[in-house]
Amino acid sequence: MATDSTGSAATPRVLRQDDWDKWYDTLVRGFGGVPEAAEERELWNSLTEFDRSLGVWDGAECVGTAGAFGFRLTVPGGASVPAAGVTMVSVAATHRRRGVLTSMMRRQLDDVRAWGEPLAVLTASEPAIYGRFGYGAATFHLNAEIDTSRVRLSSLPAGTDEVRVRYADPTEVLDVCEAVYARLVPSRPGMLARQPGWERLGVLDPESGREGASPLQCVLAERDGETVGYARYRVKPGWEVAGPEGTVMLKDSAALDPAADAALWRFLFGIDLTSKLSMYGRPVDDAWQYLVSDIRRCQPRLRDSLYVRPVEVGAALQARTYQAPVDVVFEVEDAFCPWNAGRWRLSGDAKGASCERTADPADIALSVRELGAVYLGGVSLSALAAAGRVREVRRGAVAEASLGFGADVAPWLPHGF
Ligand SMILES: CC(=O)SCCNC(=O)CCNC(=O)[C@H](O)C(C)(C)COP(=O)(O)OP(=O)(O)OC[C@H]1O[C@@H](n2cnc3c(N)ncnc32)[C@H](O)[C@@H]1OP(=O)(O)O
Repeated sequence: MATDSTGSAATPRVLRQDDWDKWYDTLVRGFGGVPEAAEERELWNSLTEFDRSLGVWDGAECVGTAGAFGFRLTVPGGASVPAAGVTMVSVAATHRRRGVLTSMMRRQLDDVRAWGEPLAVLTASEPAIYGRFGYGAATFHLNAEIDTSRVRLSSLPAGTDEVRVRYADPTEVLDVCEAVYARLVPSRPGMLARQPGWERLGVLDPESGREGASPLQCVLAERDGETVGYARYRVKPGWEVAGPEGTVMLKDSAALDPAADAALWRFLFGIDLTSKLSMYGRPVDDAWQYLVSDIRRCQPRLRDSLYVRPVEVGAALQARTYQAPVDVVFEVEDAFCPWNAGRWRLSGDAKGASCERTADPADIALSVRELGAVYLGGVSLSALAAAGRVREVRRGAVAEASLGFGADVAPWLPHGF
């Protein structure tokens, strides 16, 4: 139970406009206390959804913060599903481990349910925090540091030479880049339909965030005058005894087809005076991996990215489709949101699904956290069963369901929040 300094219960309450500065200062201090640049702070202020944000107060002092953006998330099959994007979570170090986070998670998940949103999602500062609240790691992303002095791109797709790459001012071409991004959103589970204002995150470029590199640069990929891709990056020059060793630091890129994508990679691999291309937060099936001469010298590394929490199990499971027919009864354990606990029959295929309560015997037993982990198709039910985290009750049920839950495109969260 959260308590204030007098020992009485401290209840999360909805954020008011004039709370924001104190509330946000608590959050910044919770993350170490390094002040953000004015433009960054201003952006997060403008994106804060006040009536979906919570604070815990000890007298006049803010000791707990949590928000929940109103996102729409692409799920397997392409539907855009309401999802609460849990964010800005912190508890003052003076009040830690007294249940303040737990009280905020309690209130927040009750609210999300009342708002009718079947999913809650987040990225975690530490993976150990959110499992107890029913969040499972559902997507992973790829980081890499490519030695572009040694690694070559080969077998580029037909049409790569027809794509023109040209410099553009990142802010001036923001709308064109957003249009490319928006066309990609339905095609990959985990992507977020960017609401107005969120496009500014892509060009946020405070000097404090550059780590000695250049301001943000942007190139557009064009074919027949149409924009078919973009890349935004910085260059960090490096001058070593043996010669120039600059680094291209990719922020993001997107392309509508393989040739446009390859043209952008060829550009990024070939910038003069650089010998390294570093990238963070790419899809695990990013195409460049299949074009390089030496994947080992690219140093690919995986990291957990989006955590998914089914808030309404039935609504969540029937919002997506299944790439192979599935007809299984899940016995779901959910101590934190008991309205989900019990047996659910999921019947679905590539066209649609239904998920209803049932009294039929269970085929598969698992907790809501595992259901969240497999929800976007990036983690397999079979793998969790092999780890002992999913229990097969009816022989063959895990293999059948695992196939159906899979996705032919790796799910991916395009940016943090
Ligand atoms: C979506 C996001 O915004 S992610 C950002 C999360 N915020 C941060 O990392 C900022 C720095 N950390 C903090 O502000 C706090 O330590 C928080 C928010 C992580 C935890 O807040 P607290 O109020 O201390 O958590 P609370 O007391 O409710 O703990 C609940 C349980 O989680 C456990 N727990 C809390 N934090 C952690 C952690 N970092 N690692 C592992 N376990 C944790 C507690 O031990 C407790 O376990 P128990 O029920 O078995 O006793």
